[in-house]
Amino acid sequence: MPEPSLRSRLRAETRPAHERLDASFAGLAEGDPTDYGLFLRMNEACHGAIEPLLAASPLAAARPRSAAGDLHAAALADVEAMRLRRIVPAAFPLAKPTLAQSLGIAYVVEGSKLGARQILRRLRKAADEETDRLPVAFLERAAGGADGFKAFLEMAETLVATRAEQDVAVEAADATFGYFLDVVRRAGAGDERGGRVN
Ligand SMILES: C=CC1=C(C)/C(=C/C2=NC(=C\c3[nH]c(/C=C4\NC(=O)C(C)=C4C=C)c(C)c3CCC(=O)O)/C(CCC(=O)O)=C2C)NC1=O
Repeated sequence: MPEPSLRSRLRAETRPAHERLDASFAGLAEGDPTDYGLFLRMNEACHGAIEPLLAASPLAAARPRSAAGDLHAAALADVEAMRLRRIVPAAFPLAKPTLAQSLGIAYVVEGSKLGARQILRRLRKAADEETDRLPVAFLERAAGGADGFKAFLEMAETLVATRAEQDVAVEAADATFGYFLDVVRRAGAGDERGGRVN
């Protein structure tokens, strides 16, 4: 039996966490402003925590162009445009990720760009008065990087040579999904208005 690829393991073994996260945003593609605001706040908080950590990781040296890009700035611009309250996240669980851990974290960030591309397409299709008012700096920036997913995965396969390193990468990816979920939970009960400041 050939060894399963890193990609197939990442996808299969993070599926439960990915589905839980997805289920937190049932109305997102229809442009529900509460779900959309939560999505932006989650991304602002998570990318704010993850980008500096990946930039300082061994992955930044292996791949000069940052794997994460500057999604944080775009998410922050949208959160401010909607006058939403920022979520104060916990510390990211992997403070100094190894190369294999960095690849697992970056898998979630890079894959989320595919999600962003899909959400942006559906918002544009919905194109009504409500969705037309939503700020889309984050979605546009993220969707613009979606084509890099395949190249990222190919690079990741070459950098993760052993089954044990695969285990480490998969665990880090799952922890990253867990972090996004934790941030969503922190956004909080009793926050039905999507965290609007006023
Ligand atoms: C939150 C709602 C939420 C939505 C609305 C959502 C939608 C989609 N995510 C997709 C793919 C992936 N998404 C992620 C991670 C996150 N996606 C995100 O949007 C956030 C926020 C993520 C991580 C935090 C990853 C690692 C993959 C690659 C999986 C693989 O290895 O194939 C696709 C497929 C798109 C296509 O194939 O063109 C769709 C439609 N996913 C969500 O969690």
